[in-house]
Amino acid sequence: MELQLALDLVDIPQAKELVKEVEPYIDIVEIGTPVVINEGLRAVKEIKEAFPHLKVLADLKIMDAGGYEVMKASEAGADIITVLGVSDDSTIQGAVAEARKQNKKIMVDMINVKNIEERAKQVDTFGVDYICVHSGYDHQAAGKNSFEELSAIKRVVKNAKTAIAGGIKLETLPEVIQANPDLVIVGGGITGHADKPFAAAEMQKLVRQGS
Ligand SMILES: O=C(CO)[C@H](O)[C@H](O)COP(=O)(O)O
Repeated sequence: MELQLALDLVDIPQAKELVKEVEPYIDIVEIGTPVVINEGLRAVKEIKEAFPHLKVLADLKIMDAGGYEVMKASEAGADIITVLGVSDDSTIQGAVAEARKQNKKIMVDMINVKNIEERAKQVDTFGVDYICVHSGYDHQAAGKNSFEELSAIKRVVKNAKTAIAGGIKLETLPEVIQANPDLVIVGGGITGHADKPFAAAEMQKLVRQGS
C-alpha cells in the first residue's frame, strides 16, 4: 500500500516547501487540479525536477482528448495522469494508448460515476493502472465519503490497482486501510495538520502496516 500527498491549495513555491517537510513519508506527490489551473503544467515540471525520486501525479481530471492531454503531461514529467471515469470510453482508451507509448500510468478518477461497480468493471478492461474512488470537495461538504465505494470496486476490479481519495484524516485512515486499497490519497489530512511531518509519518506507518 502506498501514500500519495495531494497538493491543491498552494502555488509552486509553497508546494516545494510542503513536499520538503514530508518527503520521507510519501510515495507519490499529486499536483492537484487547482494548482494545474493556476500554474499550468509548469508546476508538474518544477516538482519533478526538485524531487526526481518521487513519483509525480498530474491531477488533470481529463474529460476529452485523452491522448493529447496525456502527451502534454508526460512531456512535463508526470508519472501518473488522471482521467475521469465519466468520460467517453474512447477518451480513456486514448489516454491509456498514449501512456503506454510514454511509459506513464493512468489513474481513472471515479468521481460522480453513478453505477460505480459496473463502470469500474468496464474501465478495468481498458488497461488502466489505477481506479480511484473519490469524494470531491463538494461531496465532502455534504458529509459524504467513499469508503463503501472502495469495497464495491474491490469486488470487481481484477487488473488495476485501487485507490481512494477525499477527506481522509489520520483518525479515519484505519477504516480506509481495512478495505485494503493499493493507494491512499491524502490532501488536507496532511497539509491542514498542525504538525505535517507527524501526520505524514503516522499515516505512512499505518499504510505500511496495511500492506
Ligand atoms: O482531487 C482532489 C479534489 O478534487 C483532492 O486532491 C483529493 O480530494 C484529496 O484531497 P483531500 O484529502 O483534501 O480531500
